Amino acid sequence: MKILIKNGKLVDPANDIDAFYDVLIEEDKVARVSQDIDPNILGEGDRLIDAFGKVVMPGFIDLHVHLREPGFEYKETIRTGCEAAAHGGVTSICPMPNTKPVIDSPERVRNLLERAKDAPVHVLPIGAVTIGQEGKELADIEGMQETGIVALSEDGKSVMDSLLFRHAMEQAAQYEIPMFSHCEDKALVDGGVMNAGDKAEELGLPGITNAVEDVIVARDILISKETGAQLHLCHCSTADSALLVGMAKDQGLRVTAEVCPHHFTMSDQEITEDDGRFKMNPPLRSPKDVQALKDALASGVMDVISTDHAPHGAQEKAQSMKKAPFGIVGLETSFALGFTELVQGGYLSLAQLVEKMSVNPARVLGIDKGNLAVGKTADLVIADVEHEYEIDSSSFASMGRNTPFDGKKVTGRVVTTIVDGKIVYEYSR
Ligand SMILES: NC(=O)N[C@@H](CC(=O)O)C(=O)O
Ligand SMILES: [Zn+2]
Ligand SMILES: [Zn+2]
Repeated sequence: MKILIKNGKLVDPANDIDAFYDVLIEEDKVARVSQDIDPNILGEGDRLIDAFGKVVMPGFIDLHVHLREPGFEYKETIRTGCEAAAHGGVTSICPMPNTKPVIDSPERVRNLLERAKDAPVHVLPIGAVTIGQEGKELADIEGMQETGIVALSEDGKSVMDSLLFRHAMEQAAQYEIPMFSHCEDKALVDGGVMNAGDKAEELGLPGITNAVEDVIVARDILISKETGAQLHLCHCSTADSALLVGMAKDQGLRVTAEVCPHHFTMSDQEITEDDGRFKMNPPLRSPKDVQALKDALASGVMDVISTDHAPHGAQEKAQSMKKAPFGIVGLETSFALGFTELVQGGYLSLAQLVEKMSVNPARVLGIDKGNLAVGKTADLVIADVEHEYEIDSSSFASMGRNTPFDGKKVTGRVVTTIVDGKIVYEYSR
């Protein structure tokens, strides 16, 4: 089968393209990229997409997603999570291992891959660092790598035993597998549920200081420096995280870092009430931190935008922040928030946004994606960047509706998502 995408603006920064090009897809590959491809080459069963007024980009790669299967299917299943990805223009996702059971062995990686084999988007699993994420004994890192994990992560917490973490980093270096670090000093959290500061005081809620994150960011960078392991820092939320990542890069270390849309879109000052929808880890920070993250994305210190899509049940989130679980959904709002806050906000060009959402994530993983040259896999997304609308969580494909952005006015609508040359999502008004 062929798909011809005509009249769109192709934004393919891996090939330095930002211009009007038609794209022909044959089977699962990009077959031609050229200024005017004749639709008469199409036959029965082929598809012509008129992308006039739209942008055509490599599919987004989300390095940080929580699918709740196995174990928490009432929050999300592999199917619904992958459909949410398709709705968001995300063609590959890396699910974190904090399921029940934890993805901490080759058998469990195999089981996850088996469950995901008919999923509408690519599922690239991440293996836990320690058995059961208990922080006591290293998981079978080599075995999981042979079975197909793309990274290691203890996401949900940090490996607090620094020596054990160092041993994990030695293996990460040996088997050439990136370590995705969730940075949170467990003791320093001290029962905090939102950013420490005036707002937490006003709401009478216990605070999480910036150092909770920053001390582990510093530790992990230093351990990466000594072991040579590739380190990717998850959901950076503070000004000092950005400063430390910048220092690591100045030293030429193998360190990359991600920012989530909520952390560059909303500050703790916008938390209007004690509502579980505003609760995630790390928390919404001060306006000064938000500004520092936007600047770090613009300067290139921050490499990647990932969502940390973390669905939870409606009831568990409809509680005080003291009780609700940490996490918000993100797959279906990330492109619009990135476009609205960063492109319209003047921090990034659209091509740079595509770098953060597709090209750089592929580089972190060392995979041949995020690139629409002839012969590459046809994973792509078409979006209408003129379309203004209000975010409506009731329209989400995700089972999780836990977002603080319901009703927010944004610009940028994903209209078509193609994975392996197959249309997996089309927007219908
Ligand atoms: N980010 C969150 O607030 N929650 C994540 C865990 C995590 O990413 O640390 C979850 O699994 O719910
Ligand atoms: Zn985390
Ligand atoms: Zn996470």
